[in-house]
Amino acid sequence: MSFTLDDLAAIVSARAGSTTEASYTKSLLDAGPARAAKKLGEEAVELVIAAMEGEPRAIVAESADLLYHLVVVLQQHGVALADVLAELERRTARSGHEEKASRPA
Ligand SMILES: N=c1c2ncn([C@@H]3O[C@H](COP(=O)(O)OP(=O)(O)OP(=O)(O)O)[C@@H](O)[C@H]3O)c2ncn1[C@@H]1O[C@H](COP(=O)(O)O)[C@@H](O)[C@H]1O
Repeated sequence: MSFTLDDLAAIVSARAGSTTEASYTKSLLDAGPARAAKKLGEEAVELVIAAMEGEPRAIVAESADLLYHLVVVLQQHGVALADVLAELERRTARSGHEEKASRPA
């Protein structure tokens, strides 16, 4: 499995500029920031419910919905996924966990 959030962000970015294909992503972006933010909130609540019920398959499905809608909201506001990851990296460095968090080469 090699699909990454970067791959998803690239697809969402391409859909944002698309004028030809029928696309849920495009329609969500065109509906404006409030619509995408509301969907993100709904997906977060659905993940909370799945987590409270403790059903792993539902948690996977709702996590996927949440990550997708997060990427859409980032795209809508021109925020790069790399900036979010850089923020996480800064926090990791600050907490002194950079060695544990570093991946093998
Ligand atoms: N990962 C996703 C993804 N996850 C969820 N969804 C869509 O998110 C929508 C909302 O999900 P809900 O369960 O809330 O459904 P709903 O209640 O009927 O939706 P609403 O009426 O509330 O909007 C559904 O239409 C799902 O298909 C996604 N749509 C697209 N992607 C990715 O985006 C790419 C481009 O998709 P299109 O923009 O459709 O071409 C796809 O190849 C995927 O990689």
